[in-house]
Amino acid sequence: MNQDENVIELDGLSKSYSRFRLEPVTMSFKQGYITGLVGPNGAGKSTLIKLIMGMAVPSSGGVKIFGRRMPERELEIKERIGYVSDECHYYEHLSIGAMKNVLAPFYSRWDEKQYSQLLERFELHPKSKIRSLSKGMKMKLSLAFALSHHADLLIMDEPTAGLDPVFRRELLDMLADFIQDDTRTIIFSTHVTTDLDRIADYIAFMNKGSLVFCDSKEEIFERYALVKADNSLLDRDTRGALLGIRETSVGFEGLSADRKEAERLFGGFAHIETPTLEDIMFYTAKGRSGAHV
Ligand SMILES: Nc1ncnc2c1ncn2[C@@H]1O[C@H](COP(=O)(O)OP(=O)(O)OP(=O)(O)O)[C@@H](O)[C@H]1O
Repeated sequence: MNQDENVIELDGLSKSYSRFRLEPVTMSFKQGYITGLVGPNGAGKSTLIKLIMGMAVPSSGGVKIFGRRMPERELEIKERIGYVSDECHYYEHLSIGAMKNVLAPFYSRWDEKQYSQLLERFELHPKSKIRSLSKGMKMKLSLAFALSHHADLLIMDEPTAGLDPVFRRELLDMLADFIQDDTRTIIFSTHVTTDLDRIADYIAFMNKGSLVFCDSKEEIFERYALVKADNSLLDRDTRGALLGIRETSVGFEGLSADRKEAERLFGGFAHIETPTLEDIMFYTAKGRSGAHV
């Protein structure tokens, strides 16, 4: 598989729950890159990851990983995936060592030396019972398992949740190391846009059950604009050109998904800046009705 080949291909993947629908998602994840999946609470990030991992049954559509179809080729596909989640999927009554003995035989490339080094680095003891671990320690254990079988693909649901700021940064550095070998690929979900600023190449943004975009960070920052100006510039046309608006008594701030159009409309009467990922998430989630402060 060459770089720029698709490691994961989603074709109209959707899921309906009684009170939530993930609208059909068609997208691909390229080999050699880190994609961050971001969006507000309840946007559907975990649902999408569970569908990719075969942990939930899609209502429609399909998933291909490494060019092979899920769930038919699940076992051989999963051998090459390191999966990390903020939900604990291990047997709580077992010790770390006993859980490792259950998991390791599933991986032909299990690396005992690497695993021992990671346990030591994460200050985890093989004799500790899983139920006695804190949330952050469980996350570290999940990472140790995921990074000990020479996975080609890491899929992580909120891997930085429950981690202190020091380890959080260490984890991001470890992920940057992992991706150095550009045959590898990482997908992770997060609420924390600074995690993405630091390491993501691509950003997939989800809102209310839909994938809003999946583009490279550069493309996103070129396309979006944050407009700051006097309230007198707000009329039907200008409001219509903004995805989200926040008005105050002194002026407004709004997000445009088309920088050129924003420059044409607001010209020299507004400050036009490059938004942060957090701005994009905030205004897209809030919409035009916006926040009045
Ligand atoms: N098994 C399920 N049965 C019914 N509804 C579900 C189930 N799993 C998820 N949902 C619903 O799907 C919606 C999306 O949840 P999901 O966990 O995918 O969001 P998320 O973007 O990961 O959110 P967060 O950032 O809060 O973790 C929520 O409204 C949730 O209640």
